[in-house]
Amino acid sequence: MDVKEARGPTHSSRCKLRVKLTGNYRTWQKFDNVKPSKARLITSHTPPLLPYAMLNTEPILYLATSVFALVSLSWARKQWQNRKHLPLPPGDIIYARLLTKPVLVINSEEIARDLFELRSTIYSDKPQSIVYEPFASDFNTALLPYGDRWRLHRRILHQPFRQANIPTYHAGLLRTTHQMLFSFLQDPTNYASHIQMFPAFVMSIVYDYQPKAKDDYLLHIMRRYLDLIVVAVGPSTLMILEAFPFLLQLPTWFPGVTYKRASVECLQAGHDVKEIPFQYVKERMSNREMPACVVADTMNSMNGFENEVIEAAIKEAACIAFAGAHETTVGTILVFLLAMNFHPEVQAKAQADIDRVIGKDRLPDFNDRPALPYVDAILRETLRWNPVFPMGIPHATTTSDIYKGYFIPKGVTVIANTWAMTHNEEKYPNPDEFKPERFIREDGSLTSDTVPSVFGWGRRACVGRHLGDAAVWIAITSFLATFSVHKALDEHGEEVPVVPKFSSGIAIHPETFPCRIIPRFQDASVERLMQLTGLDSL
Ligand code: HEM
Repeated sequence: MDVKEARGPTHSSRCKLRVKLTGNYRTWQKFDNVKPSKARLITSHTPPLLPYAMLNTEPILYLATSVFALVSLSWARKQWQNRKHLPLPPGDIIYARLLTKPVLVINSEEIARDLFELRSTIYSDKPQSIVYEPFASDFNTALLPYGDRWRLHRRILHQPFRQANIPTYHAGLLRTTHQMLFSFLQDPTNYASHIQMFPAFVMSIVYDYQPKAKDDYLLHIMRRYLDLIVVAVGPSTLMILEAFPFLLQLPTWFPGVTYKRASVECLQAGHDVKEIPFQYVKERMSNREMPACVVADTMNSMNGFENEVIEAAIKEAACIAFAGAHETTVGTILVFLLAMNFHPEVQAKAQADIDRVIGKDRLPDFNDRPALPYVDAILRETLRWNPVFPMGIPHATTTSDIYKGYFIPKGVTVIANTWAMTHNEEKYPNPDEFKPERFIREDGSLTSDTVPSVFGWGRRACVGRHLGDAAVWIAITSFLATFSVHKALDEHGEEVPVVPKFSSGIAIHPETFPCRIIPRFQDASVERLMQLTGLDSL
């Protein structure tokens, strides 16, 4: 990656422009550090010369003025067209080139807010890639270009996942969380695969479908799609295929073209993930079973039965909701476990709070949240310490822009460097340390910092953030109430040191690490957990 830190504006590079403005009464205006609004105003609002000429009876003066105005205008236009000569932004913005692709990396929350939120019409697009279609990623909401198809997806997802609607999912979230607790009790060493089951709660929200604890057919289809694309659409494959697109044209029998075979599998899995769970709901609807889920509600409210475009968007958005929830909730819970493994004092403090507020005779529920600020601080610190998307999901510009005098080209990939923002030393001193206290005020209440940057920016910010927040909160609070995680012990009873390793890719999570998950509820028996959760053993 050829990274150039761009220089700040120099006197000579500033655009100095003298342009005649509108009307009979004309003034000369000079402007430095051209602002796009002003520049556009001048090029597009300068009126035609004829009305001015008609007012002016002196032909020579008219001719001279016209020639001068034309020259000025053409120079102004040239400057506007040659804006690439303006300097690229320094410091908090880095301009880089990824092979042939220009990339702008934003390291500051303030600039991210200025661009993604205050100029959202320019910064809400997503970079497109020729590999999306062959790897069944062309229907992923998070990658769709800023346009009607994305708007339709967003409309479908916004309604069910808006903050006010989240309490309707509390019961399902509690059930899935309690099932996970049973799995931890019965088979603690396989903790990572139990956490992988947790996003099953989305299946019930989206398809009114309760996956079986083991070998569930629909869950297998969803997970297979994710597993395939995560491996196939890795950054290295993406870069190589984009640089040498002819590689995609090679036949599958050609030696070494594993990506072609991966593409065939991805396309099949992409078809299945859209169609099979959707048809499950549709069949139930045609049997007049009235499933209560996002797909059925949207089909009814948007008249999806009569419109192919809407039906396709519902299929796509539904399975992408599962995909969006899967990597993120699993990753965040794994980061939490890793943090608790390293910081027994944080775990003990949170457990003391939970015991004081909830006692030992019941499990946490969502009503307990306001009384447990320290647990919320742990959740925020988990999201901050190792964000699931350390570099967000890239955006792109729809038009060129000038920000604080710096030129930002059209079509450039714009990366919000979440890692830099959540590890900003000024905002989070000793950022590599896991310290939930940074979110707690002196009076014990939570600060106003909810670490929103981890959920992305502007119009493309995560549509499932309120659900994700509720899901991870109940998962970690229930875990802390019933279990503790400790370092694993070797045959001599010595603690096994953990060296954290993370998966690679756009979304990252800790790889499985050795640990002991020990029940801390009375009796530590399946029967007692049945009493506490109200569930049958699985
Ligand atoms: C801890 C949990 C989660 C985190 C940290 C997270 C993070 C993110 C981030 C960083 C983005 C990219 C935003 C951008 O482009 O600026 C995103 C987009 C998205 N997320 Fe999440 N997410 C979480 C949970 C969920 C859940 C539960 C769902 C499903 C209901 C979901 C569905 C989506 C979708 C559909 C998008 C694409 C939005 C768009 O491009 O318009 N996410 N998420």
